[in-house]
Amino acid sequence: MSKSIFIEHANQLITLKGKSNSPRVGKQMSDLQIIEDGAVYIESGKIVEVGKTEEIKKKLGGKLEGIKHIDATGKIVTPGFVDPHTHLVYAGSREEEFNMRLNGASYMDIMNNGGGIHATTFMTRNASSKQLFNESKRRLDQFLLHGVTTLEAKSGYGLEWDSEMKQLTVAKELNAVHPIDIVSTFMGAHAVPKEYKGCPDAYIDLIIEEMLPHVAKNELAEFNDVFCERGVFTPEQSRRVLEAGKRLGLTPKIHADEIEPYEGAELAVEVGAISADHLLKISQKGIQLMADKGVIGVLLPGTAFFLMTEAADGRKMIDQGVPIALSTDCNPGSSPTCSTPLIMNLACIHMGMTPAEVLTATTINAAYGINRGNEIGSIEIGKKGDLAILNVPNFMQLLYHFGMNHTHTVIKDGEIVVQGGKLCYPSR
Ligand SMILES: N=CN[C@@H](CCC(=O)O)C(=O)O
Ligand SMILES: [Zn+2]
Repeated sequence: MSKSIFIEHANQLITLKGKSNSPRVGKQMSDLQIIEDGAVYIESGKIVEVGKTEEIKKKLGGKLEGIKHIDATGKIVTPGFVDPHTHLVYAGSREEEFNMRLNGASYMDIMNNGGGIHATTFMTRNASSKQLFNESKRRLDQFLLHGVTTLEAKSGYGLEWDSEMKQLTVAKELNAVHPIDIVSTFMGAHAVPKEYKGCPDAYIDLIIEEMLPHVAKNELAEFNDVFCERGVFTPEQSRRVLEAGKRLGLTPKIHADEIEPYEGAELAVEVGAISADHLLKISQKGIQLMADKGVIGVLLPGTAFFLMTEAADGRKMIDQGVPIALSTDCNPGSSPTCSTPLIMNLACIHMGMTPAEVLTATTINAAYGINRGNEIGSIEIGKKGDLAILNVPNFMQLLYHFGMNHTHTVIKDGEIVVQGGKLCYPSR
């Protein structure tokens, strides 16, 4: 078990301490609960004390002798970042498609001509588990270097029994050896595989009758996601998949209203999804329903940026009471990045979110987006010792100096895993 750590003299300790056990909405998203000259004491992987440095030192006295001290003078300390929407486990890359899009091709045209998700499916099906593990581990290391300590990872590049299970098994293996905690989502309904072209309902039957029961029985995932989009899966087909998963104990998530308005947000509310993600084309009714039911909107500004489309209206959704989280959407087609700080910056510039809202959306609200709001996402007594120490004197500078990685130290479960901007976790 990890030893004790005392972090002291943080210029700003961004605690995000909450007043309730629910995601932050509206003005609550701007309340970071900052402690100046802050300190955190971690023991056995958990946060034990949080407060002003002198007060904590006085309280703990001799207990602090001989333990690891980290001087955070001139830096800020935040909860480890949480990414609630990634397609972490895949093989290969799609830089030629980027070039095609720069020359005018659309994302959906490329997909309908056998590229896009189908191209990655081809490469993922043909990759060995070892190759998938190694390629995905490199991305996980990048996430860790950018301050991420927990992320969600979806399947959805197998689109057949063996390859979907291969992706989920690799995610499980990575979770066992890598410092980042991985929370798995089954997304067999990411695209209609080419073998089922023209008969998507037969593929939905396969998902419902064979894949979902196996995933649930073997505890390979806790969430179930679907790409509800015109030309992919209809709201009716999406509903069938999400309801079937629910009966087996898998919590619904949904890729909703990304390219066209398609009543995805409305479906998310109807099936009781924990989140609806993308939402570039959400309807006013969808916003209202999500706000009323507290369904988390996971917004992905890197995807809009990379696809060169207008980003989701985060400002409007926050103002109307939707709890908002942010994510990289890390995937090889529409957002090939592991940089949470870049996503934060894009959310300010393209979604009208403030730096404080962005911090809430990448920590506590992101944690609620994967049902971990009681364990991570804020610096509070009893939560996991997951922290990022960033080399900026105040949180505004984190967003102001854009395109840079300010992550200096990362602490996961009370252990230092990144130091001086370099990985230092022991290999398991
Ligand atoms: N929109 C659907 N799925 C992914 C993209 C997958 C891909 O292009 O490979 C997303 O969330 O952006
Ligand atoms: Zn996605």
